[in-house]
Amino acid sequence: MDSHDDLDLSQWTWTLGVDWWKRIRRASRFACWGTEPQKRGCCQARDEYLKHKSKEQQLQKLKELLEKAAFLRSEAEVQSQLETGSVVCIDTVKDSLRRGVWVPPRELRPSLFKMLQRRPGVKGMERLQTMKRRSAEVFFDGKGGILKNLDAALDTVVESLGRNGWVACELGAHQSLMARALEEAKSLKPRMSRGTTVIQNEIIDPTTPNADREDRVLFLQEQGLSGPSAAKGPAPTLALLESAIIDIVMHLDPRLQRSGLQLRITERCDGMLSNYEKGGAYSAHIDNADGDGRVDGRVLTAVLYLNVGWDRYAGGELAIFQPDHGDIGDANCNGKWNMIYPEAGTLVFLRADHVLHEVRGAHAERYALSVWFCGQHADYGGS
Ligand SMILES: O=C(O)CCC(=O)C(=O)O
Ligand SMILES: [Fe+2]
Repeated sequence: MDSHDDLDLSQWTWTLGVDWWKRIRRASRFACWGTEPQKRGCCQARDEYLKHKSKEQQLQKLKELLEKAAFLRSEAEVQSQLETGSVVCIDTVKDSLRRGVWVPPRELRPSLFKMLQRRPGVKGMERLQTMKRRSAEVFFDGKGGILKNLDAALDTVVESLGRNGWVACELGAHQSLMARALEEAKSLKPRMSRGTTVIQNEIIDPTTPNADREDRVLFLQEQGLSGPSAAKGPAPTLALLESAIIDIVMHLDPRLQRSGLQLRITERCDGMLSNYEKGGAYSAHIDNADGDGRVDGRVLTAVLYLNVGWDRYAGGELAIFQPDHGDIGDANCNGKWNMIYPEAGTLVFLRADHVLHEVRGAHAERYALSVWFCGQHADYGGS
């Protein structure tokens, strides 16, 4: 690399002060999935860092960067962010800390998935819609869920993601907690707004066929409903569930890296609460069919359903298409739709960049909490 390479960690540690070092080291696995101002702040600090030639100034800038990136203010705040799950990994911070030099974020290179563009055409989709539908297995249902069977469940999730691209599990949260979460979700309904479709980081005009969704959504962090203050807010249970999902994915990460998928989770998106009113649906789509326009695009979708006492005749299933043979874009593709009822506590993981799925028209109000995770496949040039 360049002259920044000779910044040595011990000096840097000394400059930051022991306390800072301890704090940052603890937070180094975790950094806020930045809001826009935070991200801008990081970029400014990085640019400043690169501009300055004196070590002292560079270190000061690096410190500023890390403060912003890791969103560090006080020990208590970091602790509470770790506990609430409002902070997650960002590789840049990790690498900077490890090496004691500023490691710039990877460029926003266009994702290779862009080339895959796996959406079937209209005719192809009509054909796929005629394929068989069957009920999906929900793992660990009636067995205490993921929470009671953590190791086995993590293995199952990774194995199923590798083999099928998706998996449904029972979370294992107490039904009274799910009932509270549902009440909170209902109370937030007036704050929800129409869901948007994003292609290559651009919001698509909601009237185009590409944006064929009828949900209303709310982003938790954006609305101040996750993170340290969430416990005193109107939706503490949703914040807790969001952090449980994030925690599970943090545990999945090393396993996903070691698995055949060789997938590394690097960021998470803000938790999204969704509501479908009676009749609402979301037509078949891949969440991230175009790489989100960047290398660390969304790779994993987690959806937790909140509907206590869901009537199975009310529709609203999540239908996931799984090819038996061929790819969804192929003219001779065959496969099955796996139907998952949106029952409270069912947690679905699917590969955001691969898996075709849809929400079937619901005849009752339907609530879900989704979190997307970004990352890189090893063969994407990620280290
Ligand atoms: O709520 C669901 O079941 C899934 C919704 C979905 O596919 C999405 O928001 O991308
Ligand atoms: Fe989706």
